[in-house]
Amino acid sequence: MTEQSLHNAEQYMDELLQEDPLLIQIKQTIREKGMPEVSVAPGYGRLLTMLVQLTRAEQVLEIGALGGYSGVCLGRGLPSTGHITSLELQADYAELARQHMTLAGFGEQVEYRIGEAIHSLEQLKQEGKQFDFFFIDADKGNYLNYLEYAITLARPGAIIAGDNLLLRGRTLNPDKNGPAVQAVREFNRRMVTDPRLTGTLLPAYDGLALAMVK
Ligand SMILES: C[S@@+](CC[C@H](N)C(=O)[O-])C[C@H]1O[C@@H](n2cnc3c(N)ncnc32)[C@H](O)[C@@H]1O
Repeated sequence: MTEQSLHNAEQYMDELLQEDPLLIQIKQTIREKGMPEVSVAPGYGRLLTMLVQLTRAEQVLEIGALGGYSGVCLGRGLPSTGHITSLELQADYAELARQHMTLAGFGEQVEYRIGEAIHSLEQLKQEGKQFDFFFIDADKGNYLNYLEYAITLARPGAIIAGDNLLLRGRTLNPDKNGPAVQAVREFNRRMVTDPRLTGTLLPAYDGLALAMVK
């Protein structure tokens, strides 16, 4: 497919998927506040909801909250007893995400840990926490570290999803070799070859890596 036809396919899917008013509002608030417009793609948001529901996940760990778009998608797949731990560097982003999670009815089911995700992950490990579902969507240079922590914190059968594995084409471009690109290439390789995982890569939008922990 050409770049134009890929764009058309995504536009077609987005029109069919029809984001609901809350998801539209989240994106609008992010825009109005001048925050980065990098919420998960609508089709993958829907996939997150499906996967959480399908796997009957109870404990979800999100790395990178932004304005709560993916948080709402994850929450929609959870049972009322389920819980999301969300790691976010910026306190104001986490606060906005919390507001949106509250509007969605998940305010009591989410906990935000502010600061470098790597520190929060070490803390979660020390606390002996375990999770059924991971959504990795923060600074790309740390993706390998996040993957190792996810495997350590995973219950058997847990799902790990990692967003933006194509880095808007940089992953495929041999002239691009910065630290984030190299980290994501190695992350992708491990997601599909690490013997502790069964994984695959979905190339739509900016790419989503998916793996199950054996
Ligand atoms: C792509 S956005 C997350 C989008 C969100 N998952 C969604 O789909 O709605 C990445 C987020 O990761 C956060 N972030 C970046 N570096 C981080 C770090 N070192 N530790 C924790 N969060 C970080 C950013 O502040 C930003 O909110």
